[in-house]
Order: sequence, then C-alpha cells, then structure tokens
Amino acid sequence: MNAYLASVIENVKSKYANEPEFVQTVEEVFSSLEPVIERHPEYEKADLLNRMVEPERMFTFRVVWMADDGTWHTNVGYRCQFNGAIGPYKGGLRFQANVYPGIIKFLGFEQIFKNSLTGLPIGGGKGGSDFDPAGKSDAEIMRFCQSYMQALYRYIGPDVDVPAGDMGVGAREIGYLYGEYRRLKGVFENGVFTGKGFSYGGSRIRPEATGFGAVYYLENVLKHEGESIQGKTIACAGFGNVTWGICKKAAELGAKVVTLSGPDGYIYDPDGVTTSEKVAYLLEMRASGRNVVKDYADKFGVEFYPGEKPWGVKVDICMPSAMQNDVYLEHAKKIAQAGVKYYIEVANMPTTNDALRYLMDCGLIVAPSKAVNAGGVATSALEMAQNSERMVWTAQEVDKQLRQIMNTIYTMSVEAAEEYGLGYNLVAGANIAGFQRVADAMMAQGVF
Ligand SMILES: NC(=O)C1=CN([C@@H]2O[C@H](COP(=O)(O)OP(=O)(O)OC[C@H]3O[C@@H](n4cnc5c(N)ncnc54)[C@H](OP(=O)(O)O)[C@@H]3O)[C@@H](O)[C@H]2O)C=CC1
Ligand SMILES: O=C(O)CCC(=O)C(=O)O
Repeated sequence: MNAYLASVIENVKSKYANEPEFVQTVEEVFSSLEPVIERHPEYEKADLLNRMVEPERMFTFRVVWMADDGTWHTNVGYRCQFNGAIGPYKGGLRFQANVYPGIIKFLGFEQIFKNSLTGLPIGGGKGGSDFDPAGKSDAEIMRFCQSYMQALYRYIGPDVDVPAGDMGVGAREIGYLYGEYRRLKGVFENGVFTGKGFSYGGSRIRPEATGFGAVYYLENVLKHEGESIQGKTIACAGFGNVTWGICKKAAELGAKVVTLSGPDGYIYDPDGVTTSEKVAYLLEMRASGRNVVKDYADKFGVEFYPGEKPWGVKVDICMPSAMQNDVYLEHAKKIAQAGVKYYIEVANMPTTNDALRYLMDCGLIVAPSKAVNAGGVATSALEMAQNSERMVWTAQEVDKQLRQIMNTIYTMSVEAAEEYGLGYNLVAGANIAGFQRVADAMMAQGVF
C-alpha cells in the first residue's frame, strides 16, 4: 500500500484503538484510495488524509431528564460536525444504548462521502445519545428530546448543521427536538431539521426515501446484469424505517422481501412482505416499542427462527438493512454458499471488512451502503431546499428527483472505478467518487 495512506491508517489505528467502528470505516474507505493518492501527490503534501479523519468539531454534553415516576436520569449527548467543506454539516441522530464516540464518528465519517455522492451541497455530520428509547413513554421521550436540544440548539442551524433521524429517532422525536429549538430561538426556522412532519415543513417521500432509493440503486445493478427486479426474492434485516421502505417499493415493482429480523431472531415469509397489510404491520411493530420480530410470525403464520440471522437463506439478493456489523465472515460464507448473486448493503456499514472482501472475492456483486442508502440524506437535502424556498413539492416531484439522484450515484461510482482501472467495482467507485469532491473542496479552501 502507498506509504502515506498506510501511515494515516496506522495513525488512526493506534490513536483510536478504543473506537473500533471508526477505525473500521477509515480502513474501508481509505483502502480504495491508493490510485487516487498516487495520482495526486498534492494531497500528501497538504496532509489531506490526516485532516480528513479528524472531525472539525465534536460536542459531548449532559442530557438530564425526568422519568414518569419522578426519578432523574443522566445520559450523554453527542454531535459530530465532521466535515463542512461542501455544505452545512448534515446527518442523523441515533438514540441507542450502545452509542459512544466511536459509533458517532464512524457514522459521521461515512456521512461525509455519502453526502458528497449525492452531488448536493451537504457536509458530513452525525449525533445521538446513549439514551435507550425502548419502553419509554411518549412523555419521557419528549422530555429527553427537550433536554437534548437545550444543550445543542446554539450550535446548529439551517446553514450550520442540520440533524435528522437515524436509529431510534423518527418523525416524533424530530418534532419534539424542533419544537424545543423553536421555543429557545423564537424563530420559525424549520430548515434546521429534516425528517419533519409534513404539516410544518417535512418533505413528501422522506420517510420512504432511504428504502426507495436503495431499490432504485438495485435496479441499476440488475440492469447492468441484464436482469430485472420483477420476481426477485430479497433477504432484509430489521423491521425499521429503512426495511419498511424497501418492502414497500420492492412489492410495488414485483419483487418480494422474504426475511425480516430483530434482536430476537428472524422470520421467513415465503409469500413476501408484499400486501399493504403486511407492510403497514412493520410500522405497527416498530411503534409498539416491543422490539420483537416474532410478532410478525405470530400474526401472519410464518416461520420464526429465534436467535438466528437471515444470512444463508436462499434468495436472489441480500439487503442488510438493520445496523452496523450485522454480517460477519461466518455469515458471508453462508450467503455465498446459498448462491446469492447480489449483496446490496443498506444499513450503515452492515458488513465487517473481512466479510465484505470475502463476498467480493466469491464473485458476488457487492454494492456499498454509502451509495445505496444515500437516498435518505439526498431527500433530506431536497427538504432543506423546499424549506429555503418556502415551497412544498409533490410526492411525484420528490420521487422523480430521488430516482435521478440514485441513478447518478450509481453511474458516478461505476465511472470513478473505471477511471482508475478498477473495473466494475461499486465499492471502490463510491469511495473514490465521494472522496474526490470533498478533497477538491478542501484543497480549494486552504489548509486548516
Ligand atoms: N432512516 C434513514 O433515513 C437512514 C438510515 N440508515 C441506516 O439504516 C439502518 C436502519 O435504520 P432505520 O431503519 O432508520 O432504524 P430503525 O431504528 O427504524 O430500525 C432499525 C431496525 O434494526 C433492528 N435491530 C436493532 N438491533 C438489532 C439486532 N441486534 N438484530 C437485528 N435487528 C436489530 C431494530 O429492531 P429493534 O427496534 O427491535 O431494536 C429495527 O427493526 C441503520 O444502519 C441506519 O444508520 C442509513 C441512511 C438513512
Ligand atoms: O437525512 C439525514 O440527514 C441523515 C440520514 C442519515 O442519518 C444517514 O444517511 O445515515
């Protein structure tokens, strides 16, 4: 490997050994960049890569909230403003018990390149808290969100940093967060958040956008192979927002999602999550806060596999869509053995680096999450545009733009890999194309 690249990766490994997810994503992205760094010696001269791995700014703050029984609880809040070279920091908030700086930084780092791939003016950011929303009442969620915003409101804004949802944060939480922001600032400045309810500036299609965008990207991949999505079987993970969007669009296009998973195991539905009743039930399960996918098996009379993951089920396409590091090498082996042809990452970094390499070496067509799931943040940027121009676009308009953006991301990735002699490599192509735009902007803006 190029000596400069290797030294930056070593530096990150030794400095952030206690943040393994962050180290993993830096290695994954930078290992694609060798030909780019060789072609651009000016990057090393400006020490561009060591600058890129350090967030421009990161906030850690106390979030104190009262439970319904009157007891006080203290959580840690984070917001990482990772890279603002191409636009205001943009990225979701994650509320989950396992959140710590390594998770926030891995998500923020991915977000830089993902946002760049959309071609829209959005920088990379991410935030969240180790607050666990499971089992919390609506009033507790509201008090938590209000306290979180009291600590953060000074440091965000429509032209500064625009948070949105991620795991554990949906339209309800965004409503409470924005409400507190508006109360504290005394302005109707709705462009400060995306993923809002439609009544106060949310965009049509944003709830569906990540899943829809993933399916649009998949269609490009299938077209390249001379195939169509019609009749394809898909294994998904989770049953959250993103999986819901995939099920909905796949069904509309004649494909079927046959697996869903949760912390309790996975379900196999041979008829697919295709009817509107089944698709809507995903929302019901999510809203119940019970965190079990078994409810689906009980309701629709399909098989439930406790404590297992759906990787190894015979399908045409795997779309891991729940969380990071859901697919390890042992799962990758089962996926390859099952004859799966397409491995389309959807959740942020759902695959360990060795599993990803294995799948590519086995000849599966692998697409990376930072490209596949970029439809969510791209539609957030469309929401920001609507808020700035005080306009409301129709669902058709937003969906048309989303589809176009996904097609462009795919094409840019293919072309970037080809330009550097890497062939049809969607993983390297996305890393290179995402990197190049941010690198150009950082180089143009001087060294800091
Ligand atoms: N929402 C968006 O617009 C975007 C999301 N993403 C990424 O997509 C992924 C999913 O996000 P999203 O759908 O929004 O999040 P949600 O919180 O809506 O859903 C996450 C799903 O993952 C499940 N899950 C959690 N832990 C496990 C586990 N141990 N095993 C199996 N399933 C588990 C959750 O189940 P349970 O609730 O029971 O724990 C839930 O069904 C994340 O990686 C996120 O970062 C990427 C781009 C945009
Ligand atoms: O819509 C957004 O701003 C953020 C979406 C997100 O968190 C992600 O892309 O991972």
